[in-house]
Amino acid sequence: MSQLQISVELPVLDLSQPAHPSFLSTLSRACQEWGFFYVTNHASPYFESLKVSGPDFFASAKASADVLFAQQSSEFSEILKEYGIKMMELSKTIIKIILMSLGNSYERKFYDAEFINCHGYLRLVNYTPPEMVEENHVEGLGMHTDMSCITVVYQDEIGGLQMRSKDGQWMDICPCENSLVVNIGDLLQAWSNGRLRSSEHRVVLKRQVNRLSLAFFWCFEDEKVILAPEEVVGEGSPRIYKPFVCLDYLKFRESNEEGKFERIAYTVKDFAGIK
Ligand SMILES: O=C(O)CCC(=O)C(=O)O
Ligand SMILES: [Fe+2]
Repeated sequence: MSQLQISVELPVLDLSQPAHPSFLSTLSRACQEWGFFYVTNHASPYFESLKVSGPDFFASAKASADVLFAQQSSEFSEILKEYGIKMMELSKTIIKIILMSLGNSYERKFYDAEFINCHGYLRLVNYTPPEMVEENHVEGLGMHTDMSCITVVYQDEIGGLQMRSKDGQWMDICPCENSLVVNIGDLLQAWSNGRLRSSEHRVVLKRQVNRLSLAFFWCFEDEKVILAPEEVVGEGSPRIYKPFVCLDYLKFRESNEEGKFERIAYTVKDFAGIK
C-alpha cells in the first residue's frame, strides 16, 4: 500500500459566529465528501478507556471511577459529568447546523421530530506507545465507521487520526488547536439517505508516545426506526436504505465484530442498504 499522505483542508465550524449561507454550503459539501469537519469555540476537554453513558453521566462516571480507583473520586465524576453535559449541548448545536446545511428550514422541520431523544456516551482512550513502529506506523484503532449520528472527538497533540477518502486514500486529521473533530456516523448516513457520509477512519501510532483521545458519540434512541424523511431523500431520488430499528443495527455490528476494536467487516450499507 502506498505511504503517500494526503492532507485535506476541512472546514472549521466556528460557534462564536452565526452560520453564514456560504459556510453552510461548504459544510454540506464536506459532510457529503468527507464526513469530517472541525468545530471551534465550544467548551474545552480532557483524558483512559472507559465508557460513560448519559443521561446520568455522573452516576455512570462514578460507577466506573469506583471500579477503577476503588475509592471515592467525585472530582473525576464531576468533571466527566460536566463534560458529558457540554457535549450533549454541543452535539445539539452541531446537528442543527448540519440540518440547516441540508436545506431550507430543515432544522425546524426535523430537529424536534427526529433528534429530540438522542443520547450520548463518552469513550476515553489511552493509546499505549507501540514497542516498535513498523512500516512508519502501527494501527492503534482499526478501520471502522461510528455507530452514532455524530461523533465529537478531542485528540491530544500527538495526531494519528485518519479518515479514508471515497477512493480509498488515507488522510490525516491533524490535531488543530482549540478545535474538536466532528464526524458523521452510520445512523446519520442512513437517516440522510446517504447525503451525509459516515467515512471509515482509524488511528495510527507513529511515535513511541502515549496518545489520549476522548470521543463523544451522539446517537438516536435504541428503539427509533430510522427512515429518511421524503424531503431529505428528494423527489425522484431513490431510497438507498430500508427502514430499520436502531438497536437492531447496533446488535448486528456487535455480532459481526471480532474483537473490541477490530477492523469491521460490515456497516449500515450491508445491514439496511437497498441493493
Ligand atoms: O482516538 C481517536 O482519535 C478516534 C477514536 C475513534 O474513532 C472511536 O473511538 O470511534
Ligand atoms: Fe470512530
